[in-house]
Amino acid sequence: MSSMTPQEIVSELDNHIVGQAGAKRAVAIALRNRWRRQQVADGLRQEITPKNILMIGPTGVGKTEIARRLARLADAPFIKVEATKFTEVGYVGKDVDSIIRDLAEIAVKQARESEVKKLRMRAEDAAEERILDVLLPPARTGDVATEGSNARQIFRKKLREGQLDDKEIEIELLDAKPQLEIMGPQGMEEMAEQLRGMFSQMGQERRKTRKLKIKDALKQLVDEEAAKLVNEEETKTRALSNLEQNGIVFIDEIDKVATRQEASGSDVSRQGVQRDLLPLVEGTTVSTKYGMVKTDHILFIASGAFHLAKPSDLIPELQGRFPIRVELQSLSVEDFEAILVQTHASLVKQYQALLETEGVKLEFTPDGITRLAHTAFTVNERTENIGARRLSTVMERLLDEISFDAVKLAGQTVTIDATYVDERLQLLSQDEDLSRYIL
Ligand SMILES: Nc1ncnc2c1ncn2[C@@H]1O[C@H](COP(=O)(O)OP(=O)(O)OP(=O)(O)O)[C@@H](O)[C@H]1O
Repeated sequence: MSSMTPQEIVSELDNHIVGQAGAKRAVAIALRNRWRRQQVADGLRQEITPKNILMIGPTGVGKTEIARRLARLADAPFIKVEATKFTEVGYVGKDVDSIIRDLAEIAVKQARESEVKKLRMRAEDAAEERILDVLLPPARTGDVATEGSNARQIFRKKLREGQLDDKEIEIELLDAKPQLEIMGPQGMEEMAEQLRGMFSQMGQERRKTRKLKIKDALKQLVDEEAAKLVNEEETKTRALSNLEQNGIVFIDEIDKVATRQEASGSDVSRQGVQRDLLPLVEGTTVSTKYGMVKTDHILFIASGAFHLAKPSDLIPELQGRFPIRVELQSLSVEDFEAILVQTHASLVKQYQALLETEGVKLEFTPDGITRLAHTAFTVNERTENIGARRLSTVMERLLDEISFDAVKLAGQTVTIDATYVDERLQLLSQDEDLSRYIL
């Protein structure tokens, strides 16, 4: 559980997301409230439920990114779903409980990975021993023990120094179990889930002898040994409790299922989705293949552009469950500039790092950045506003030639200034049809 203060959380988020102060503030408070809740006495603690958040803003302005970064900060299991992917029970489509089942899968994977990380050293030692066993089969009775162990020391040293990396050995490895795909009938996902669980436990472990280079064998053995060391039951329990206390569900496009008029056809099913979502948000128990999951304390963040529908078009019960409303602003040219250069892993830094691997130094002048931001902004205005996502398509186009010719450019510095940007992008950005296809 993260004990960061709201100020610390916002300042961490600032490293990745430009602007959107209101939304950052809201999620920071929500995260801190979880920590506060843990400090409250037991009886009252159960009564305190999260204040879910509704993010309102156009596409590509950072709604998902804020939620995702928050989850990463808190080491919280996180899932993003689109409300439109679900249909009312009884219709063809996914049922909403699958959100929690998928999140359980994510939580368990996350818990297992963190466990494996902790056990890595022990797994590495065990893997090393297994390689040594192959290189120097364990001494049989009657052999001179010390001689054997001396040789083992020598080989161990060589192994650690990487001297044996390319030597091939034959080693017994666990054979990956074939994945069984079980498609359940509509509304019976739970049954299919249980069947899958049963089948995956059936059958003996199969081992297979494979010939591999030592460095590759080591990698696989470390994974195998780590998996053996992980206490599956404990990991599962911890994962589910982490999910219940810290999980975050991000529901995108909630506005697309917002309609209150009693109508026929798709409207009925849209309202049905809201009705189905309600118990999850209010707190219910969902059966997953790892066990029952209570959703009472999961934080829900819903988001949508709300161009046509309004939050007040959601069914009243759902409106009440998303008491915190935050609006995210459209991004300006200045925001685009900041996104290009100021964020931690900004696009500019990413491309510079990629090309540096080829010995090409990429330099952006301030006027180059401004022009690039302008171009992205104009294309958004002329065609479709996809927010900051436009920066990726424009950047890719801008650097297309350099990326292709990087090998030839090794040792050189390429400077991207306003003229360079104009030469590559001006024609494209001014032609609406071309922009629609290329940028
Ligand atoms: N304010 C911002 N600062 C930095 N990067 C941003 C910002 N807004 C968007 N981005 C980048 O643009 C991309 C898309 O943003 P994001 O997924 O958050 O969109 P969104 O607002 O959730 O839209 P949608 O509702 O369509 O999913 C991400 O890669 C993100 O890094």
